[in-house]
Amino acid sequence: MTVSALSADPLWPRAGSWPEVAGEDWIDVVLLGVPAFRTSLSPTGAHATPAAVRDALQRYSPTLMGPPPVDLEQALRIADAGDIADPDGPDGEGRVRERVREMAAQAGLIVALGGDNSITYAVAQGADASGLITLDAHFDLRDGVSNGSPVRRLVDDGLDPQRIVQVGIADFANSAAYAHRAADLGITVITQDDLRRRGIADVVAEALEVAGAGGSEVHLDIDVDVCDRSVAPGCPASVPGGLQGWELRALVRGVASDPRVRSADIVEVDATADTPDGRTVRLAALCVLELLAGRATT
Ligand SMILES: N=CN[C@@H](CCC(=O)O)C(=O)O
Repeated sequence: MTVSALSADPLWPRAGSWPEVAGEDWIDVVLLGVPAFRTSLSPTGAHATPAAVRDALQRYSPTLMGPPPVDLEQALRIADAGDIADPDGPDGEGRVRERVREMAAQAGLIVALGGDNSITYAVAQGADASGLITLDAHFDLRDGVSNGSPVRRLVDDGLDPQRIVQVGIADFANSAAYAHRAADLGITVITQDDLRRRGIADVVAEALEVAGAGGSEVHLDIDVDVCDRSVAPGCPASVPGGLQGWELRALVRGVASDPRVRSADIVEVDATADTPDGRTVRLAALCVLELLAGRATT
């Protein structure tokens, strides 16, 4: 059955197809496509992903089960700001920063749909974030400009490493050099083993306390490659043994329920390599809905 056939039931509304941003009225959540892909270390078709996620949203309802059930599209004002054209490179990053800055004045939460993980740099800067939480298997502290370096670039530009929390760092997916770099900077690192031992609620509480200290704006970077490769085959760098889909979704909802979280990105999904059944794009779409769910419960 196609998504359009599923949409035929008037008693079963589908998520997505949100109106364009028009005028200057306040918006609770705005979607913004940032299809960067040119500096990815692994070749990727991540520029195809914003459109694919918008399509995949139609598979789901915007409804939390409660009880009572809550239609998030009734509870929140949601808009779609379209895609940033050619967001790679210094000019592209400038456009991302500028658009996110404009949206931050009008929206409670900006959801940037990547694209590869390089977008975290410009989106967090545009949102004027002074705290950062990453849900990611990798440190992203590499030298140079790529999907493996946004956290190092943010720190180089003045983001306080004491306000950075990295959740889901995986064994066999990072080097000792970058683990030492994170430790030397004073970044709070919560590995996948730590997460499993401590539980999601405890980790979310610490992440928000550290990143949100002082009541400042927090950016949430959702790199779907933190998930198990069976869950996220469309992420070039996902690892067998990673998080389950429900774990990522619970982390996203928990973090997004804090009003200090004003921006988020969903990255590293290559919609063109998402075999066998588009499950990574579906998970990314569910992360969008989890961000809405979190926002509705702030
Ligand atoms: N956020 C992802 N970072 C990975 C990217 C690797 C890849 O593209 O294969 C990293 O730095 O290792």
